[in-house]
Amino acid sequence: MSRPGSRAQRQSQSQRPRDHLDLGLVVRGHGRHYLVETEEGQRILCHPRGKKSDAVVGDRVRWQMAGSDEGVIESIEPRSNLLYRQDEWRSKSFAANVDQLLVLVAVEPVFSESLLTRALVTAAEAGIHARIGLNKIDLPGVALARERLAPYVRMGVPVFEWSLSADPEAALAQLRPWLEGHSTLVLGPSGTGKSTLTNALLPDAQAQVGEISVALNSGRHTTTHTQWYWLEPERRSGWLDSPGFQTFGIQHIAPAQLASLLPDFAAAMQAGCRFANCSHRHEPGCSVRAALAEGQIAESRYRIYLELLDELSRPPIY
Ligand SMILES: Nc1nc2c(ncn2[C@@H]2O[C@H](COP(=O)(O)OP(=O)(O)OP(=O)(O)O)[C@@H](O)[C@H]2O)c(=O)[nH]1
Ligand SMILES: [Zn+2]
Repeated sequence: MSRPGSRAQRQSQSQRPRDHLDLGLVVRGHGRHYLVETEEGQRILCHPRGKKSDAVVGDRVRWQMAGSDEGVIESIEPRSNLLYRQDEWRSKSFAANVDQLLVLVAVEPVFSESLLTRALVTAAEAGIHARIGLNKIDLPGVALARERLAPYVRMGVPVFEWSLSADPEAALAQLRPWLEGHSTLVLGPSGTGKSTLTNALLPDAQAQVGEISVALNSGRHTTTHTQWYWLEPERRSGWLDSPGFQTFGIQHIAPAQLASLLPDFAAAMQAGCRFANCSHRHEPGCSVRAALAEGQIAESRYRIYLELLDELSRPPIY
């Protein structure tokens, strides 16, 4: 039998039609290096065929061996969604085919409602189910944190609450049934307890990261990269950790679409604004501003809406 990368096998594989190439899952990317997991669970270092490397973690790709121990990605399967991250300058895709999003916040450090809203808007636009996890409920600021989350609870975003340091088992008991069988992206600002949570769910997480960094030769810069973990050996539930996460990129959302992605705004808009293209900024007969005046839309939410609307209305900086 020939080895996977032998000339004979390479030739026969290159003649195979695209549908017969192996299907793999991108579990980590680093520049033009990708770690692709085969259907049998083996992980192979792959490179994209062309100059462009568009694959991201979560992508299903068609690939074949192209050497004794490396592979080449021939194409990316159609995605159910694609998520972007954003720094000061640009938006860049970083994960695909995510089923659900866990936004982890904590009593301390005090979380940014603006970042929370951006995450929820992104999820709504991508058709991803989102939940909030409030950690560190053992700390005295918990009442204030709950108050800040109240508008989100009212608009139907489910909120988990736990203390990972005081009772990690209670946290896992809440979380595990929701994670079962899905791919979940966890997002949280630094210091909220994301590493603590990943380590509670996956006691060997650090070892997995180390192994993968060696395979990709990605050195110590591992913390800025999205990583796919399986929560169980049977590989049913995916856990996508994206450390060093600043903020979601929302530039692909049209300004006119924004309000409909905010559940409290969408509910208010049912009453009907006088103008069909109402921006909910200053127009008369605006049902959103009526809901704001009546306290059905929180002032913080309206302020964030205006900020995001301004951002989406500005031409992008290149
Ligand atoms: N009081 C309290 N502290 C916690 C809890 N969970 C985690 N911490 C502490 O919060 C700090 C931050 O936790 P990490 O898990 O490192 O947070 P992170 O979100 O991964 O932060 P980065 O590594 O900076 O991205 C650590 O000192 C934890 O011990 C909790 O439930 N209650
Ligand atoms: Zn309006």
